[in-house]
Amino acid sequence: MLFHVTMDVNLPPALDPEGLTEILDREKAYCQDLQVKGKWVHLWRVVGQYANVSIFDVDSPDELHEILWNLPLFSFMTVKVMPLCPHPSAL
Ligand SMILES: O=C(O)C[C@H]1C=CC(=O)O1
Repeated sequence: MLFHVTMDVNLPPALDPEGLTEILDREKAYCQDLQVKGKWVHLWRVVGQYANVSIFDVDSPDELHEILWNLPLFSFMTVKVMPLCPHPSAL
C-alpha cells in the first residue's frame, strides 16, 4: 500500500547542540534503514522549508503508523498522510 506523507519539522529552539546532533543522527539512521528495506521509497525536501514529501510502501496503515510514531523527530513534526490508489488513466 502506498501512502503520500508530508512531514513539517519544527525543532524547539532550546534544544542543545549535542542533543540536536544526536537526534538528527538517529533520525537519519532510522530513515535510511527504512529506505534500504524498501518501505520509505521516496524522500524529497520541500524547497525552502524544513519539510519533506515522502512515499511509503507498507503492508498496512498500522505498519505506517508504527513507522511514523517511532521517528526520532516525531514529537517535533506535523505529519499529514494521504493513502494512494492507482489512477485509472495512469500508464
Ligand atoms: O529532514 C527531514 O525532513 C525530517 C526527517 C525525515 C527524514 C530525515 O532524515 O529527517
